[in-house]
Amino acid sequence: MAVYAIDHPLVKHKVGLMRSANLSTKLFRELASEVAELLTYEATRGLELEKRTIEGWSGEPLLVDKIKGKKVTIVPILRAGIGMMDGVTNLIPSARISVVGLYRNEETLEPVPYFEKFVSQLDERLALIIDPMLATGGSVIATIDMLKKHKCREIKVIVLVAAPEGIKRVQDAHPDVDIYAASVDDGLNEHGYIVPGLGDAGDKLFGTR
Ligand SMILES: O=P(O)(O)OC[C@H]1O[C@H](OP(=O)(O)OP(=O)(O)O)[C@H](O)[C@@H]1O
Ligand SMILES: O=c1cc[nH]c(=O)[nH]1
Ligand SMILES: [Mg+2]
Repeated sequence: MAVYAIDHPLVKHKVGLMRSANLSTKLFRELASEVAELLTYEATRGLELEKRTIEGWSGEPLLVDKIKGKKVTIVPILRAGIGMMDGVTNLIPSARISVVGLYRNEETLEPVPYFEKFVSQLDERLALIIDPMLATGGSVIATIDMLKKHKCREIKVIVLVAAPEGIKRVQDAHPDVDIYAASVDDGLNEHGYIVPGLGDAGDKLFGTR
């Protein structure tokens, strides 16, 4: 497994903007989606291509590249994962959506599951889990556990900001899963929040602050 901290200037710039204390809900949402789109570009780099022949503009047959019939499911973790959906579906419009509902118990920091709805044929699909924050890693681990229980074998995780301790936990529990992050931050504070982080991403995206 690998951790890809995406150091593209556009990603770094946009994550920097997201860290501001006085950002509107509108801007936070727009940036979450834009960064998710850029991360998806990186996370799909390994998709296999095949050749097919089309009629080119001149009327001559032309050999072009085509993505090899890969089935994909995007897996937003409620709530905050929804804030990355538009960016990901902009690049993979035909992907099916599986939804996992988890919230973090504020005392124990353990994930509490409350919803799951998976698409069919998970054994044939690449699953892209999306959530802005990978803090202790508990929510991502629980989601990977659910996907594997449904026979999903190819899983990648796309997050905006990750804490090193959460990354380690996910790596230890699921060494076969790659993680794509716009930033790997310093660590967790005493409340389990990522520092410097983004604050409470769910609240910022949904305006429940
Ligand atoms: O890595 P972890 O320690 O599990 O923490 C990260 C989780 O916490 C946040 O969700 P939250 O529980 O606040 O739910 P919300 O998206 O509904 O706000 C965040 O969006 C992740 O899902
Ligand atoms: O820093 C964090 C940790 C968990 N959930 C968030 O929204 N932010
Ligand atoms: Mg939240």
